[in-house]
Amino acid sequence: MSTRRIVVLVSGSGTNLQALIDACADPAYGVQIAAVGADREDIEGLARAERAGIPTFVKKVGQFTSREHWDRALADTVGGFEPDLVVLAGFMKLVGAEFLGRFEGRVVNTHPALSPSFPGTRGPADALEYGVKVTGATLFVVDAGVDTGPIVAQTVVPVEDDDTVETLHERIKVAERRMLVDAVGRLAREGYVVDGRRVRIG
Ligand SMILES: Nc1nc2c(c(=O)[nH]1)N[C@@H](CN(C=O)c1ccc(C(=O)N[C@@H](CCC(=O)O)C(=O)O)cc1)CN2
Ligand SMILES: NCC(=O)N[C@@H]1O[C@H](COP(=O)([O-])[O-])[C@@H](O)[C@H]1O
Repeated sequence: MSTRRIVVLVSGSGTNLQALIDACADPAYGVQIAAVGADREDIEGLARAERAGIPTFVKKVGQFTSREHWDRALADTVGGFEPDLVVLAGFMKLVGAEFLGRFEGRVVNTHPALSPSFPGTRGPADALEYGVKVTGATLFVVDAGVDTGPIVAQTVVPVEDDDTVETLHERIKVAERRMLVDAVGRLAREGYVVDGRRVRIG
């Protein structure tokens, strides 16, 4: 089977990206990271890609005259790497109609909460403030909503009484990285179909 190409988009430390970089070192994983993109400069996620010899690019919203122009430029740059799958791994920008039109059904995002709970940018904090006893991470196929796309995989972790946002998020990320590596590998190797709110792999 041919190696599937992915583009990974990040906005921060890139530990999920690093897990994918490490997994891709095994040819049996069947995935190649064609490029890593970001919405901001000088982040560890880009440094991780550079250390691994992976092409990188940055598209900052403020560089463009409108959000739509940014979205189109991002889609054009990502498309130039001819990905089979686009993985948003801590990418903190909502992609728009142009991007989704170009890659709809082929964009997945990992979120540090159990969807549909706690969408947005504060998943671990919202879970802690709500007082849930379990939380986790969700990998979903990205749609035009905010964290509303059909779910590919989820993983559950306990919330401890003495948790801070940081300790909880770190616990989530340990499980999240395993979920992401497993699910992205299966999506890439086995293929998948999105049928309404169901994602069927293989
Ligand atoms: N069309 C979509 N794009 C993205 C989604 C999605 O569900 N649909 N998920 C995000 C990742 N994410 C949560 O998992 C998320 C990231 C960022 C935001 C957000 O409100 N971003 C603001 C700016 C925030 C900032 O720059 O700090 C924005 O884009 O204007 C919500 C959810 C990835 N893309
Ligand atoms: N709503 C988007 C969001 O909160 N994404 C989260 O950002 C973290 C990035 O960590 P990383 O940069 O170490 O991979 C991850 O936990 C990811 O789920």
